[in-house]
Amino acid sequence: MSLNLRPLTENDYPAWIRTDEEAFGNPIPPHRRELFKELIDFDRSLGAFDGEELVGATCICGFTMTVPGGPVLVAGITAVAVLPSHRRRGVLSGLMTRQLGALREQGEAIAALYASEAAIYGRFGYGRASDNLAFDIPTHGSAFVRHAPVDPSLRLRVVDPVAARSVFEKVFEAQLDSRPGLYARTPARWDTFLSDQESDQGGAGPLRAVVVEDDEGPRGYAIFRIKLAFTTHDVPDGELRLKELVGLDPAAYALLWRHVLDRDLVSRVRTAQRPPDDPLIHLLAEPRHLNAAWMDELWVRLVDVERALPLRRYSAPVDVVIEVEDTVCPWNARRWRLSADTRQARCVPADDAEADVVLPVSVLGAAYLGGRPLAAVQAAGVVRELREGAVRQLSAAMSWDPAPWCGLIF
Ligand SMILES: CC(=O)SCCNC(=O)CCNC(=O)[C@H](O)C(C)(C)COP(=O)(O)OP(=O)(O)OC[C@H]1O[C@@H](n2cnc3c(N)ncnc32)[C@H](O)[C@@H]1OP(=O)(O)O
Repeated sequence: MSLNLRPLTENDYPAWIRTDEEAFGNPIPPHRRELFKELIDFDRSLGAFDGEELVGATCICGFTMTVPGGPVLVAGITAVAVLPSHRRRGVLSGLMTRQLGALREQGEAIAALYASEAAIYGRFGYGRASDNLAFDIPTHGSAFVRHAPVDPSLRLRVVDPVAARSVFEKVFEAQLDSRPGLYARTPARWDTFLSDQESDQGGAGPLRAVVVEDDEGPRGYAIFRIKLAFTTHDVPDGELRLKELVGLDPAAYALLWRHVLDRDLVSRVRTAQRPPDDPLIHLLAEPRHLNAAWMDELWVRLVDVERALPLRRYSAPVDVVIEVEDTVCPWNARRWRLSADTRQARCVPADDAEADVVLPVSVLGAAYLGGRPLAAVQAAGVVRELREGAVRQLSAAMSWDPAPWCGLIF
């Protein structure tokens, strides 16, 4: 099969929709089609054509993402799809390789994505950089610990989720730099986030929201749906599906959770996207009732190791020579000396030096946001240590508190 790879244009949009819908086996509702156009950088999206037919595509949405130390530009890779008639013939491999080369030429140092399946992207140098927790909490098991914070100056207000958008934006922006993995939301991103007002989401109703505030202004919000239900004996058995909950301080955070856990007629609270170090773990007197499930979230790719490593800050001083293995982006495959204190970092070629650590580029991507200690990766045999103590030193320097977490699929 001979493939022609080229950027997508507006004219390719109907063909792109067909490819995406066929690959995912899922229709894109008309309003979502329009919104999606606003989210992606069309000129950086890539299509694979078999003759005239679009058979594969990968799109990019650029944004700033918080990494340890502050915000950096990241290429968000999204809507990767190959037509079922053309799967497992190397279309994705061609697209990924071309895309990474183009990103480097565009000066991008870092790419990130959410994977539909965890097995897909490691071969292209992406590493699992953050995790999600899903909770399924029976409200009867949701009592808080006795010292849970309470602030009498806080008030709770029921709001319309569309009308309260500017409040959400203000609160969200105030916490944006608090955690690696969070990314700045454009107006189009907020449009999309608040767009699913349909009441047919698995029988749940439309979006609802509450805000907590004091005399100074808003301090948090929760956005959710409620699926009302009763048992055969008419006992209330509703389910609250939490979409997002942000609290700017412990008391606001605790009040929001107390609210969603105490809604009348609700017997369960479910949510699929919470951080792996969610403070709720420490608020519940019986955290077993979280019924937590764990899965991969962001996958990070260092497109350009030399530029990416100094863009973040480090938790401890480090001076190591890292031999990076990278068959997809050969410009990364060499020895690099990373030297950093807690304020600044340098990364320079060091081909004449002895390597202290040898690792695949995916491991650096996984550790980049600070949530992947290297000892376990070393124990799995994926990282090799050639100077005693070098892995521990690199791991301590790259670790970051709080844990990375993104929270919103892009
Ligand atoms: C960021 C995102 O958008 S995530 C969304 C990804 N898209 C989807 O899940 C939609 C449905 N699936 C698809 O469109 C396609 O099957 C894709 C994009 C996952 C794979 O595209 P293909 O063109 O079939 O991949 P390609 O043929 O290049 O495969 C490259 C390698 O990856 C492997 N691979 C591809 N898909 C998968 C998978 N889902 N699970 C495990 N391995 C996979 C192939 O076996 C192949 O391995 P090899 O090099 O050892 O032979």
